Amino acid sequence: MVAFEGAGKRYGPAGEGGFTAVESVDLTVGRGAITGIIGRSGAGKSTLIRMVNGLEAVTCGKVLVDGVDVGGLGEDGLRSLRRQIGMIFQHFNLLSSRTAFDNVALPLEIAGVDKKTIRAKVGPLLDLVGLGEKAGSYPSELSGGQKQRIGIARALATDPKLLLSDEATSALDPETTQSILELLKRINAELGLTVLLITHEMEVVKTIASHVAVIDAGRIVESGRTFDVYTNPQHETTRTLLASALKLPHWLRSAVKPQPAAGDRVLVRLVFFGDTAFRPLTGRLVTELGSDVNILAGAIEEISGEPFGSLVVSYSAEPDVVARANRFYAETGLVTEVLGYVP
Ligand SMILES: Nc1ncnc2c1ncn2[C@@H]1O[C@H](COP(=O)(O)OP(=O)(O)OP(=O)(O)O)[C@@H](O)[C@H]1O
Repeated sequence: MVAFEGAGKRYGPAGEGGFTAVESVDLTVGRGAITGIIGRSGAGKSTLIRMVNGLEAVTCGKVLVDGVDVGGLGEDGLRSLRRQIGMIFQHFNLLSSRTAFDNVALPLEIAGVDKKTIRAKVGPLLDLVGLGEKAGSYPSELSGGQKQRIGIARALATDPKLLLSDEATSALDPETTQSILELLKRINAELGLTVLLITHEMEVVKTIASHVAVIDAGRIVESGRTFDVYTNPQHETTRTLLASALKLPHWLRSAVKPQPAAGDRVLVRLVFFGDTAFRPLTGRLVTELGSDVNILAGAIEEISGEPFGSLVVSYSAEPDVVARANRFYAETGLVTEVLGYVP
């Protein structure tokens, strides 16, 4: 549906004085899927997503939407492309002087749709997002979650085939975030709408995205099925994002250090899924190490209906113990991740 082909964006002049925000991105966004792009602040997420609907012009490579090169479109072409691509924003971007109904109607008015058709279209959209009762309310009379629902209804007004979500839940509390993510999931399933979202929160990706790409300093450093990336992260940036999403007890989180001091223990996340979920590996780890293993945290989670378990353990950081552990992981195929060191 969307293909980035060596796509990049440089702000300002070429050479000195300019800044490369996105560099040579190759990425495919599958039709009908929910794909997440995750990265830290300033990684280039907003720039990347805005390249899809031409809000930012690429300065190298191409972005193709359904095979059409966005960079090659003129004014008219861009206008028609934007009717096929809805977008929602962190701060909702509703017009405060317009009611919920009139905000949703706006893209249709701009497209020159007649009043009768607009009336027939907006009511069901407000119902779809659960706000049929709020048609006459102004944004100032709505909660954050309700404003985002209006934003979603407005984004759907022109029957787009692609929805871009720019940190749509970042300004919302966790419960409201969940309800908005549920709504996006439902819209994706019911309308077959392709969703491309950017976020700095792994929890968002884990909750709704079947595929994920991790962006760091303008480059995609890792991408794939969310389950694979989450259970077996390959890049340091992904690991850091995951570690901050891991529900470690507070005392443990504050004790973790990146480098060991004398006598420290290594803190490791063991991931169990597929074959390894059914074998008694934790008991064997203790035997193999010949050293005590502390179990400090654990959880069973699910991504796209696939369950996996995480167990956070610590053991001596002595080189021979660590070597025995690594040998055991290699032999058994157990996926592990070193989270740091604890006293
Ligand atoms: N118009 C601009 N001119 C110059 N530099 C820009 C411009 N817009 C963004 N940048 C720079 O490009 C980099 C990427 O910005 P971008 O907004 O895409 O990142 P982001 O991952 O979305 O970050 P955040 O989550 O903080 O919004 C940043 O270093 C930013 O300062």
